[in-house]
Amino acid sequence: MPHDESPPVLHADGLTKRYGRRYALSGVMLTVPHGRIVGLVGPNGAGKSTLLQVACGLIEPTSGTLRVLGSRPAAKLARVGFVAQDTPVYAGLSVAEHLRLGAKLNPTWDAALARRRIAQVGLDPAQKAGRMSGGQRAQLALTIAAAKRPELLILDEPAAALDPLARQGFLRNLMEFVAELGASAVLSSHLLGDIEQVCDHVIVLSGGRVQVAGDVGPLRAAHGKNLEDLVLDHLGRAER
Ligand SMILES: Nc1ncnc2c1ncn2[C@@H]1O[C@H](COP(=O)(O)OP(=O)(O)OP(=O)(O)O)[C@@H](O)[C@H]1O
Repeated sequence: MPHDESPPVLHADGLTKRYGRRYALSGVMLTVPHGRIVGLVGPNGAGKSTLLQVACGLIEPTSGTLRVLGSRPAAKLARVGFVAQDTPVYAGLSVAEHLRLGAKLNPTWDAALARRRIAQVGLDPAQKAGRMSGGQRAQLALTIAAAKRPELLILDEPAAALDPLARQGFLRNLMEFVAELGASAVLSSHLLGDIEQVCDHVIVLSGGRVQVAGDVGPLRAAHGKNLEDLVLDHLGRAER
């Protein structure tokens, strides 16, 4: 369980990622305290997926550093659960087979948590992932990531494929889950309403740079605006 002396969940110092001449991230400075549900927002191409992929150790920065739970990302993979943008699951495997595979691959696997959650969200253990809806696949991917009992859950547009009702359920579930795990979570989304509903910390990225970042309560109080107006304001400013 994290305590007050825990290192920041994410700490970026001059984090830069360049593809050819294009900067996906440019000198990002960032500190995210533990225990937060963090919303990462910004327009298409802002660098959100790139930041999350660096955090998961999938890609290396061009320069600068990103510390995850106080260490280099690759050192903390067992303590980080990642759900990539397309909620990757194996089409030919059933729900139960996914859980068996997860148990084999992850030393910290919590089989009881996985089974309970599968029942809670109404997934049939015998059903193959290839025959499930986008929303059901998202729920399965989240369950697999969470059953590792990670300290940090990273989700790249986790609810994008879901209809509004399914999204509500998914986000409510995510909040309960993060609380139960005593974890932190970072999720990217284009849906500011979703971010407002579940996140207590926000990072606004645009053009590979952080436009504004911080706990939602103090940001709202300082700007006298709701989160949506605040984000749109900063994005508008970044474009000018
Ligand atoms: N593998 C790659 N090769 C070349 N350029 C890339 C690569 N990945 C990302 N980029 C570029 O880096 C920039 C940031 O992309 P990224 O996917 O991080 O944005 P994003 O904020 O996640 O966008 P979206 O909301 O559309 O998913 C974009 O200009 C993109 O074209």
